[in-house]
Amino acid sequence: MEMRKQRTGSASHVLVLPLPIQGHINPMLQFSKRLASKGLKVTLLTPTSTGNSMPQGNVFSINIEHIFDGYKEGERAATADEYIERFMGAVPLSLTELIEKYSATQTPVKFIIYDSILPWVLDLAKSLGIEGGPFFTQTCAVTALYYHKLQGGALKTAMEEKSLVSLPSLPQLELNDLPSLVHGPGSYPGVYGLIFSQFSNIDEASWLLWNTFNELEDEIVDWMASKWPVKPIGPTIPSMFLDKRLEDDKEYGISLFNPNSETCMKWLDSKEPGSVVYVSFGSLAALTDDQMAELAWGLKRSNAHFLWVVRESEKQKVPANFAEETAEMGLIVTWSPQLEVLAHKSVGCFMTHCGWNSTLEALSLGVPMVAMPQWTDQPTNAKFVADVWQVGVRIKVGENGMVTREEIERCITEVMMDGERRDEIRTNSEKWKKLAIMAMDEGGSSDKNIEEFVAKLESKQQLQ
Ligand SMILES: O=c1ccn([C@@H]2O[C@H](COP(=O)(O)OP(=O)(O)O[C@H]3O[C@H](CO)[C@@H](O)[C@H](O)[C@H]3O)[C@@H](O)[C@H]2O)c(=O)[nH]1
Repeated sequence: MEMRKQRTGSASHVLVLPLPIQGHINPMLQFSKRLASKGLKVTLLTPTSTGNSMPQGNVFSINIEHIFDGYKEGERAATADEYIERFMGAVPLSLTELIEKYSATQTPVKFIIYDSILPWVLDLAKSLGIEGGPFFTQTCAVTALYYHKLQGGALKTAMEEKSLVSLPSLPQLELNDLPSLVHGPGSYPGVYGLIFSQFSNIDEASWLLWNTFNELEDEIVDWMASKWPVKPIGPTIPSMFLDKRLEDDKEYGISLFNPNSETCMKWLDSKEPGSVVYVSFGSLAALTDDQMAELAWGLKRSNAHFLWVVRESEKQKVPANFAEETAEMGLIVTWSPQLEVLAHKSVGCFMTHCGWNSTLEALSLGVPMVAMPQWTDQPTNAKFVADVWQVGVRIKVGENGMVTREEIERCITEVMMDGERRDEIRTNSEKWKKLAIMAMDEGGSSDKNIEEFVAKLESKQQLQ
């Protein structure tokens, strides 16, 4: 067990600013805890709109502080685009005030780690004499594809010709393996703008921190590192699920949703090992009514036990009689303690939208996947799950954009039922689990990068 390093009064102070969505808060919070365990003072900024769902003050060895994002405590935006607009209007000023407040203390801010889709933070930091670096919550491969999209070239040609995509250090890709926003903004112009802004000042950043690990994406990490100071520091999963060096790091600890923990765990305890399909589409995805119905009946057809997360906002899409008809087989909850669920011996398979956190969590805990991607980076993650890491199967989408109940049944059966394919997937899952733990353990590739980052910050402090 690693001892937490003693923090002195003069420890370098790092600010961390994620976008307030669960899939961005979790990895940046976890990275903050790691930095604190290595002796840095870390302040994680959480927007006022998240209200009481975020703890404040000194928690998990870091400091958590509200920052005004244009919304009163607990006030919610109507749409993502509206939120982005108001956030952009308010946060630059709130952040400047916060940095100035700290500059008059014993622990002025030395470095700002910002969500990679908020690159303007770097310009602001530099104008105040502070260095900074983006934190990427998506894979290196996905970021490389966004980069190629901006460059035009081979990706543009392949998209025009509707041919296979061949790019340096990436596997050959079909058009439906690309991140959805590469095809255009669709009805998300705000999100599209944020995604492609990631490169606006990337050459100015002194560190590019990444929630991935070298072994997982070695070729593309090397290719990206030939252009920028890329540092994989993941998987950013609570230590007790990985290297177990930080005894009190057992859960993320901040949730915008209320998990039905006891219900989930009791129900899982009552099931046979490896018999349950855990189904979750993360914090944002919204399936159509028809797709939800197909998913529901597909789960029933699979004959496996299922634990299905259907967020409150999606509940009305579940067919009316479904819960009663399947009461013997399944449990539907509005949010789960996902890591605990994935670590439970009864879970044999994770049916996922392939959000990057969910994918990395399953990979790190050795849980085989059925990949049913929806948008943004998820199709590319699904491609890697099925064909590169080979830790699951990817669902085939029909001509009309729908996934049928038969296809859902087929994929679950392939991953869960006895057979060669299941055994291959299980063996690969075990392999990646070991590699993920090694990357974060003492001397592992990500651990070394974190140590190097901390040493750089501390040495700068001494030089002054
Ligand atoms: O019942 C649940 C469901 C999810 N989670 C957690 O919530 C997070 C969800 O993150 P993720 O799997 O990445 O999905 P999204 O919430 O959809 O994340 C957004 O952000 C990710 C990181 O950029 C992207 O990869 C996704 O495509 C994007 O939708 C994970 O840590 C899960 O463990 C729970 O704790 N309980």
